[in-house]
Amino acid sequence: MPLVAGVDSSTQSCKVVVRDAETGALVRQGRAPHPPGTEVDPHAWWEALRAAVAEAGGLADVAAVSVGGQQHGMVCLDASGEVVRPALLWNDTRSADAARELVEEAGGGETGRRFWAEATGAVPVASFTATKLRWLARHEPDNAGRVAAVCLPHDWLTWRLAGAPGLDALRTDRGDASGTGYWSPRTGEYRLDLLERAFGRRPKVPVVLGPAEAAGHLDPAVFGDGAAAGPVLLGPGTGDNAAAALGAGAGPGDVVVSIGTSGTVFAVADTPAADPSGAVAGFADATGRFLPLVCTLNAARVLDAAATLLGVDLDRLGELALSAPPGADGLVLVPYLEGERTPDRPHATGTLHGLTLGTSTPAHLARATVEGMLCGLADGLDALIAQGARADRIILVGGGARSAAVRRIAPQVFGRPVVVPPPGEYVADGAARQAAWVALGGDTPPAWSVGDTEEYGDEAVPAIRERYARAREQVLDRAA
Ligand SMILES: Nc1ncnc2c1ncn2[C@@H]1O[C@H](COP(=O)(O)OP(=O)(O)O)[C@@H](O)[C@H]1O
Ligand SMILES: O=C(CO)[C@@H](O)[C@H](O)COP(=O)(O)O
Repeated sequence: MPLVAGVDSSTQSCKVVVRDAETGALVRQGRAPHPPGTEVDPHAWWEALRAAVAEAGGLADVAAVSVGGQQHGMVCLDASGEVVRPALLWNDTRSADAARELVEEAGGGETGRRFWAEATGAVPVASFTATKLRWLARHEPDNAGRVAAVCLPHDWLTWRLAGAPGLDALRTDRGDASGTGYWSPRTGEYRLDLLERAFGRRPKVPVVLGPAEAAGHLDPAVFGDGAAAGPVLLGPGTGDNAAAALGAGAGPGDVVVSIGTSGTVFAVADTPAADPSGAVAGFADATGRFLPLVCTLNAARVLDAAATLLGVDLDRLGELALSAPPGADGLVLVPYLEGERTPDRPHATGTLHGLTLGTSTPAHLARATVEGMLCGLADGLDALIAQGARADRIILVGGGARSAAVRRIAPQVFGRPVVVPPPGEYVADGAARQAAWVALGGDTPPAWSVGDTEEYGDEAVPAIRERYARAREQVLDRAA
């Protein structure tokens, strides 16, 4: 019974699962928190990974390990392999002007957006690595001058697991490469000309591996026990959304809605997407196919913020939300607490509309919070369907899917039923499934069962989205 491990190094925490490679049965798991903020020293992820691996009982008995990680984060290394500055994460909006510049320089407006969508599958927004590199070149020229290689969070962690064996050993996969802004999912090639356009020159970038291609071996010295039963293969890893698709077993006709720090709506597709509106990012997936995806910056943490505001825990927030009527008697929260990426409003703030004496209750605010967060994702679902996604089945995952209120209210907002797999760590599971694929070989990942899903099918309440659509046009930007 070979074992494999999967890592989810996401925004808020690192999770590790150890599973049976053939059946997928869960054997052990661990987790450790990440620091807050949108700029993080990658060494903190490394320490969290080590702590989560230790809690999961170590890796000495596994055949392979893969890392799924938050997408887009800019990890810059100098010639000796040291980190140049803290990583700028996917939800750091300081490069919004850089994103705008890159579109302008490509002809601006529809022309500029179409250029990027066709060249890289996606129109640049502040999340993408290319825009962060432009920001670095403009604002920190000394740091920019020291950059010898640029990679993503999961690439860096995989490289560290290999013992950090020199910059030429950096590896990535199609899924994560597709979120950089300088790799084309359509051709499967880097666009180093676009990297140079963004940054002014061409630092080293990781080699892009195929879906089940090994990135090397775990350095036995990394965990200090040197006691591995045999060489531990390193999988290519991938971005956390591509890993979640693999973990949740998403197939043709499925749309996954993930409610974590980010809210994402994505589908596995056979052809690459190129949406010049910028709503849908035409990423690649972890199986050799494609992953058209919409991402919002405001998801589970909007629930956290409302719970803090009301002085309750998340369970109580959910109870309060379910105790108010659908539509919250007209109270609408536009949840742009971190600015927003889709729609592209990096400087926007959240807004509460429809306050009356009657709606000024904790229950109404809780309901408006859940509905507002879900409305942003419902707009994403529309955009994905407009790009050709089938949406026969909507699968709800991520930390926010643990909320009964989110599960019950989602069909009312989405206008369709949702299926919810058992609570779990689907990014780490997807990474583990990829590791099993690398260890066992074959043309497709091993067939693991997700377990029994629950279906939620409350009737649609169109008025929720109609009122939200008016409210979301009336928000203030952050005070200067
Ligand atoms: N019972 C719950 N009800 C509502 N939200 C929950 C619950 N448990 C966890 N969460 C949410 O899950 C979020 C973390 O989700 P997760 O998918 O692990 O995030 P990430 O992968 O971005 O680090 C937290 O912000 C928290 O709000
Ligand atoms: O930027 C994106 C997708 O394009 C985000 O989905 C990040 O990949 C972070 O994910 P979580 O930590 O929220 O899972």
